[in-house]
Amino acid sequence: MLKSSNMEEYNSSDDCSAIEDYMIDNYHHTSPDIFYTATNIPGPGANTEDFNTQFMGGCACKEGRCHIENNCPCVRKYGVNYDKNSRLLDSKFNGPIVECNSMCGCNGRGRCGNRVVQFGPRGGLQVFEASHSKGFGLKSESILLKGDFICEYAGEVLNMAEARSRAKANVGKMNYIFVLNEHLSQGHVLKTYVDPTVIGNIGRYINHSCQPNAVVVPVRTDTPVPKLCIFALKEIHIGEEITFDYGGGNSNEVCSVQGGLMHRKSCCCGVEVCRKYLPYDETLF
Ligand SMILES: C[S@@+](CC[C@H](N)C(=O)[O-])C[C@H]1O[C@@H](n2cnc3c(N)ncnc32)[C@H](O)[C@@H]1O
Repeated sequence: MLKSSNMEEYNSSDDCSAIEDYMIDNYHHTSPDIFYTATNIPGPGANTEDFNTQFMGGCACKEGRCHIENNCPCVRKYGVNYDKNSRLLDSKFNGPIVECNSMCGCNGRGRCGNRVVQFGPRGGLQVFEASHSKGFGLKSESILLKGDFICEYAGEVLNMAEARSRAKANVGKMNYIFVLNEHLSQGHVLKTYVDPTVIGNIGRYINHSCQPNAVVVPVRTDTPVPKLCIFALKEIHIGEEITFDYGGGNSNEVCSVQGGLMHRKSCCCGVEVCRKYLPYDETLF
């Protein structure tokens, strides 16, 4: 249903940082009403400065894997994120993660152990018609192992007012808006609203399950704007539907906007421990 490349479509935003220059994303939408973006772009109300600000300086590592044993300053500051096969470490499933960036000396695929999500989604992802009236879903034509990066959940970044207005206007329809809640010190919560309803990437097709096989982890590369990155929580077989918990599961860091309390949507994930309703973020209603 998806495939083939059309890079012009993806590089349409001048606001995306230099790091996306070598991101490869060969997917596109079949519906002419939906526009593809490989990564988050500023939407109404977003702080555009955040998209043009460098999150941190770079390391001077010229080669090697930017691992702790190589004394990479990025890794020293934010910890080791991935194993030697670029799989997310168990200790990092709750995030947040910071990868090396375009200011670092270790530029380039395969030369740095601290870069994964910035190279784009995994190949072989397929949109298909999911069961139980869930609409479309996403599956993979190759086996995925625990910690494998699947894709970003990318779209327009909104402020709260715009997210709220869109969520309210959308009650009763499929909802794509996600709220990332990052818990900072002193009880502060940093909220990021991502809406791939009209401008989004391949991640927008992933359905919810109360017993998911994938999880969303916030990752920063060049800018302070977090990417909602989806990683395999366990082995995912060929053709098995990829799902994550819209309520964030254990980490409780993401939540989708599903209809508000009065219009809660029934969950059709079909697992024994199903919570019967899709999770939702009450702050938007
Ligand atoms: C982010 S979209 C997922 C992709 C969507 N299925 C599509 O066809 O484009 C979220 C919407 O999918 C549907 N959905 C996702 N998971 C579901 C589930 N477990 N049970 C019922 N509907 C689900 C709901 O309508 C929800 O608002």
